[in-house]
Amino acid sequence: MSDWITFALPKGRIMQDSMELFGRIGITCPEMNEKGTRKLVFENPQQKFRFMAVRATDVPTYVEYGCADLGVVGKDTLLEQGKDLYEPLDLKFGYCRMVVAEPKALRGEDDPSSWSHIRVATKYPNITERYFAAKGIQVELIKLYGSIELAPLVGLAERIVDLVSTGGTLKANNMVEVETIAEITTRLIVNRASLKTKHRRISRIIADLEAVIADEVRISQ
Ligand SMILES: Nc1ncnc2c1ncn2[C@@H]1O[C@H](COP(=O)(O)OP(=O)(O)OP(=O)(O)O)[C@@H](O)[C@H]1O
Ligand SMILES: O=P(O)(O)OC[C@H]1O[C@H](OP(=O)(O)OP(=O)(O)O)[C@H](O)[C@@H]1O
Repeated sequence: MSDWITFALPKGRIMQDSMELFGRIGITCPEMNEKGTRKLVFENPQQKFRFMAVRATDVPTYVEYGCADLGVVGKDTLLEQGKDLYEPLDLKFGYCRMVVAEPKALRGEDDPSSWSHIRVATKYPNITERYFAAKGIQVELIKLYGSIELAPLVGLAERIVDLVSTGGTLKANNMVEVETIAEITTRLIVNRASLKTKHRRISRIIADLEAVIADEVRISQ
């Protein structure tokens, strides 16, 4: 059986922080530093680590099917997809919030406690549906794949559910937060079979990451 460890990493904003964190526990991949490469799989043969660059929303799928032993992914994606994965660690980066937002102009006279039926545009239909169902609010969902803040500007939906970090996108589009649904950070996920078959290497990685993250939290306090 292969004793290589394969990681599924999201191509986007999480990639650099992930590799910096792995670098701190001695896991590196010089091949990934090649400028302008279109490669999707990178290897460190000395350390027997393989890294796959995939869409953020696809990370759980590669790990669930065992194509990757480990993955790095936002809690938003895990909450949305609800897959059966082991999630041993909060990596404590990629901080953002999932919020309900609406145009500033609507906010003035709007009272969220009086909502009974609303239309919401979002990349996260499952989270949105669960959130409003728990409040007894009927929601008409419009699934989008990006530029969510555009929806209220053009009358597609009055409200959105989306991620906010700096708040710059909401502000630039004259929108305000109404409610916070969840605090989001990046998580380490593990394929359940790999956890058994490659237990020694994987538990070492988890323990080393845990120690480095605990140190960082201590220093920042
Ligand atoms: N301001 C932010 N906006 C969106 N995601 C953020 C933000 N800050 C941190 N994140 C985290 O980064 C993760 C990856 O975001 P990224 O934009 O790279 O991928 P994506 O475009 O959402 O996914 P995909 O490429 O699959 O469509 C998110 O799932 C979230 O956990
Ligand atoms: O609070 P801020 O720091 O402005 O970040 C929030 C914005 O960033 C994300 O969009 P992203 O850049 O991923 O674009 P997309 O949703 O259009 O793909 C998110 O969907 C918000 O639009």
